Amino acid sequence: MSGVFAPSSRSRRSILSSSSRAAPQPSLPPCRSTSAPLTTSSTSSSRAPPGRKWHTGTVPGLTLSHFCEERERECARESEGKELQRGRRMVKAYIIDILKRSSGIWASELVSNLDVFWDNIESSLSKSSPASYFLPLQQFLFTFLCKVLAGADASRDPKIAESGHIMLDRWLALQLLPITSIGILQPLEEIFLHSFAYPSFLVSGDYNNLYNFVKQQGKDTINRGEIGFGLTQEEAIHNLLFVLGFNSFGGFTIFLPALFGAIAKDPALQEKLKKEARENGGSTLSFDSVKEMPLVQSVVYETLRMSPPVPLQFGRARKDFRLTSHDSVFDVKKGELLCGFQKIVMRDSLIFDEPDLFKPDRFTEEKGAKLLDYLYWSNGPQSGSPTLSNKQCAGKDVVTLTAALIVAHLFRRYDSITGDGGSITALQKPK
Ligand code: HEM
Repeated sequence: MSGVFAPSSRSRRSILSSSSRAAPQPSLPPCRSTSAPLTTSSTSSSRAPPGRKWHTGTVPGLTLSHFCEERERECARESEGKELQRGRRMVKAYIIDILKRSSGIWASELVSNLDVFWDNIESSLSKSSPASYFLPLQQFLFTFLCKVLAGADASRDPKIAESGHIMLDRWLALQLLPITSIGILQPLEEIFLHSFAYPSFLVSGDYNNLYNFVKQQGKDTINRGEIGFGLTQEEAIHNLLFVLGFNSFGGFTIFLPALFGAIAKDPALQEKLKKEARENGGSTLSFDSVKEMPLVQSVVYETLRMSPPVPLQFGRARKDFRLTSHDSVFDVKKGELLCGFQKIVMRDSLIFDEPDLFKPDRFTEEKGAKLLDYLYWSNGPQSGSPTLSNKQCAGKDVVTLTAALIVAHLFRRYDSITGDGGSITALQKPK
């Protein structure tokens, strides 16, 4: 967590979970093998921030040997933390490499899989209306993401082609259930659903099927993880599956219905999107095409602002730093836990006019471009870049470009869409 949130005073209570007003703790002394009672030196007060005092005197019940043990434990935690950090960076570098390598096929794979998706919806609509698009959308996402991220063709494994997305759903549900609010009678939900982690054997069959599929069909991508990034085969497969299933499949499964819902309810907006998508971007859709479609992009950004798919982030401060908001400065101490809640941050009335209103063109033109500094859905500003030393989503650009391409493709194929965030009642083809 690197201070990516600059909350307004209105929102700061929900952003910072540990107050800077908490009494500072004495720093740990170097290890010494003595059991003399622990006293914190008054000289350390010279290191206290202005206006603050360190505690002085004996800390009840603690001796230096207690403190040495605690220091050793902290050293162990720190070295374990460093090891984890190294691993995290390695995996992020691997994922960024995958995204670079797949950029050549991303748009064409997207378009061809979208055609299959819309053909399915049309066929469902011809039988009955409304047509729920949740499962066809997931099937499309699964096939598409396997190809562009793992280089794996789902159609080569009939069981996976048919139900790979359902296997992912079950695997995700088991991980998310302990933290998902489903609104049944409290305290039953807390007691029976949120009090323990579910045993992994419940989904190990699904996980193993997906694991073996990626191992068989994604050999080149796995090799790249082993040779280029020093991962073991198991680490490469597991992390690839995690990014594919949790980050990408899970993220788009939440985001795209919100995007379709926002568009479907506004016929006037659809007219404008149709015009822009057909008049710009050349005959074949690519990432460059959507860069010529500012309204399409703005609608994508506005959906992410109003309905961020992953609204909560937690992080522990790696060092002391100051976090500033519009009118306050907070001292954050190393080790403190911070929580960022995007739904408040991205509705800051000092930044966004009428923050609770969905304004499709909010992010267009020069004024709109400046607002990208405050669009945080990816755990960092939309104007920033994911790197190995920050925690911003590695898929930040590919997510918004993919969503914009989906909108452009929709309005090249149809004149209008009627429905909501869960189902489609009509698709009007150009006459
Ligand atoms: C709509 C889709 C997506 C959403 C909403 C989303 C959102 C996020 C968010 C909020 C985080 C920060 C999580 C945290 O630290 O608490 C994150 C991290 C990450 N995302 Fe995404 N993501 C999406 C798609 C993708 C895609 C397509 C990829 C890559 C193929 C990806 C790769 C990653 C990685 C590797 C991280 C970890 C970054 C780090 O810890 O440094 N995400 N994502």
